[in-house]
Amino acid sequence: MLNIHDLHVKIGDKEVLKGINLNIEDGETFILFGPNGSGKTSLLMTIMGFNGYEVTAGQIIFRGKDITHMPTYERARLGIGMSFQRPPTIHGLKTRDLVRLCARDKHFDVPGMARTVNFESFLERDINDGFSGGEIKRSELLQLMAQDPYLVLFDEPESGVDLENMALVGKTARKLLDGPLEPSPYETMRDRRARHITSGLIITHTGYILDYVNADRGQVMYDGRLCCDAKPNRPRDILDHISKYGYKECVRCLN
Ligand SMILES: Nc1ncnc2c1ncn2[C@@H]1O[C@H](COP(=O)(O)OP(=O)(O)OP(=O)(O)O)[C@@H](O)[C@H]1O
Repeated sequence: MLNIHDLHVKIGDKEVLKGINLNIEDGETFILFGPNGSGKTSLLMTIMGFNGYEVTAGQIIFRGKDITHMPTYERARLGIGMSFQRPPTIHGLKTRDLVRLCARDKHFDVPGMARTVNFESFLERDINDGFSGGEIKRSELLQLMAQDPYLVLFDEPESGVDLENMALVGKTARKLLDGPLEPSPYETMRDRRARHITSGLIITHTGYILDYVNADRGQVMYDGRLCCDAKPNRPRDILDHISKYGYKECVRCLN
């Protein structure tokens, strides 16, 4: 799904990513940990192709296509979607209209899907205008459901979300990644995931999202580099390790 080779990125004069190598397989959910300012958001913003993130070396391949220098709208069209940590307010653009834009020419039952994330009463409001932390996340999830991307980038899905909303955010994220959850006597979890090839790249500090999604692998970003590639690199184990020993311990793997 996603192959990143030796990616170096600058913001202005500052090198924020210093040789990232990362492969995410079809249907795989990858978790990114790391201290504040280590470059996690920069990686997601670079994959999405936002201005200000200058790729000075390396390559990003998505579903076999080199997207390293492709504009953001083309990446979205190819099937990359992102939920932001702090998305901007857009005055003059109603939530309903943005959700329709995300769905492009597909039929998408906007009110019906909004109901699944308790968001029907927000559809006529301008995007993120006065939304609370939890409302922003639900709005982002609704846009992602409409887009239905192959690769979903989640930047701290827990941020600003209370525990009740966390369950809703977590279950919806899982549905986006694994497909509808209706149990079927004919299909195992493994079969369903093989059929539903959506992949995820999720940044988390707290790890709450791990209670909901099926996280396959993880790594730690430290000072613009990926490290702590211990095997097996199970996200839960990495989180426990960070809680016990701190991020600095991860740097040992770089030496
Ligand atoms: N627009 C910008 N101008 C200058 N420096 C920037 C800009 N955006 C990010 N940076 C710097 O890039 C580095 C990486 O930031 P980034 O947001 O990617 O970190 P992060 O790991 O996502 O942090 P956090 O966990 O706090 O969200 C930081 O030192 C940050 O100050």
